[in-house]
Amino acid sequence: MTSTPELPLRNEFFLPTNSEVGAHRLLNDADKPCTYLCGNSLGLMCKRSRELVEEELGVWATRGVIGHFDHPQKRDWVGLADHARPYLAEIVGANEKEVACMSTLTTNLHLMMNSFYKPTSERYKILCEAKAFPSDQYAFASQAQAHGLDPVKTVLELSPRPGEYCLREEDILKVIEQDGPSIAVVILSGVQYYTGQWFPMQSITQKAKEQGCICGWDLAHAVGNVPLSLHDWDVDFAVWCTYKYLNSGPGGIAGLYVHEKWNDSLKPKYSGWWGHDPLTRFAMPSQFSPVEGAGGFQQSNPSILAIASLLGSLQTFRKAGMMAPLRKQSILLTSYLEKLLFQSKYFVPLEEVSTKYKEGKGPPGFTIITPRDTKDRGAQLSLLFLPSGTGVMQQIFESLQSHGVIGDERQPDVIRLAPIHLYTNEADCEAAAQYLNKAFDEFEAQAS
Ligand SMILES: Cc1ncc(COP(=O)(O)O)c(C=O)c1O
Ligand SMILES: Nc1ccccc1C(=O)C[C@H](N)C(=O)O
Repeated sequence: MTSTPELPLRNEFFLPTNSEVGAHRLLNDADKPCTYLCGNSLGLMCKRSRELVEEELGVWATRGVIGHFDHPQKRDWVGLADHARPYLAEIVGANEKEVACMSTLTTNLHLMMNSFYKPTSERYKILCEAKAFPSDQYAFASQAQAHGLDPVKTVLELSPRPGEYCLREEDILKVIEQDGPSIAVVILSGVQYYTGQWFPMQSITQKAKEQGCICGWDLAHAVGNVPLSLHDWDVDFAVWCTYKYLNSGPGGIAGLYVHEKWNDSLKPKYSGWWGHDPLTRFAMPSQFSPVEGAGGFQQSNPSILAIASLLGSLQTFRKAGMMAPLRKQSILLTSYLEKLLFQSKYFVPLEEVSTKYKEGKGPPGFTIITPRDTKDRGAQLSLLFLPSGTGVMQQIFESLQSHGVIGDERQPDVIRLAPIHLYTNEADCEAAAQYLNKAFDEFEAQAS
């Protein structure tokens, strides 16, 4: 990957060391950074985030309630969420008024569904991908139930073809076309958490609109990972968390987007004082008068520490030039890791899996279920371990961890590895491939 200069931004992050993550087989390199490939689950902390959180703690310690309105760094807490909006708008491809920085992902998903999902006897289905992240599945089922509908008949799930792992664009579009008149909301994840597939968001949105459906997106794994143009694609609503690619810290504050075309006709259904016009908010009027756009959906005063942490990361994104250069770096890094994995003697091309592993038997190995085409994926590669259900994945996962390679396991058979454009380097990719091979060598030696 010699053509890619390492982004200097790695130094802007705290990289846990091998000893800190419990890499007990790397005692000689205990104080070196571990191989962190899990920013798709929890992004690392950037130095600016710690600085800003410490500043806010300082203001709280020295000013107490005064910090809401008179802040030494001009970040009055009453308006702090608005500081994040320009960055978020740019990252998701929207106008500032179309985004809000608030609450948490699943809560925002429910809020948006409450506003946009209005089932009728003809048009009532929720179209999503099969095996969506469980929180989304629970949300969709409970939304159906809240309207007195049977989730089994209401939630329509798109499954890959037999023997395949990812959805084909043509198949998704065909279902929307065929079932369009009965679909109320099309809501998929931008990037699928298990497979790492980046769905063709623009064409799905367009097809949904042609069919008169509402189109929303869960961008948990897409925001800060891949470039987005929600406004231009005519997406109705979107929700996301910020603790993955946006590095806001565990349980960080989330976001939502509502297309401005809804400003006149769609008013927040479950109002709270933070959605009220800030000019009169503290006059304590009894009548709710919402901020125009996504901001009107805010309910509570937000966590200042969570926003400060997010702002630190967003400022680091700005330093990197935002999504265009980061996406270039991401493509190079992920392709480099993929190339190294292809070179492994344990790698099995996806098309050979069904013949090589008949009836669940075959030599220990792995394949990659994430799409090969860079336009269909972000930073994540999902490695499927074979033969499935034999415990290979678990053993390899533990071995990787003992060598400081931090990915994550997703049952039943997947380990996800995500080189992150802001802080992963080539050496990380090389370490991951090297220790994966070593883990397999040891697994084989043990078995024989
Ligand atoms: C696609 C998706 N939806 C929902 C969630 C749940 O988010 P939260 O716990 O922040 O509500 C996650 C991650 O945890 C996710 O990846
Ligand atoms: N917030 C978490 C807290 C604990 C453990 C995992 C998470 C995740 O975010 C999981 C992630 N959504 C995933 O794609 O699997």
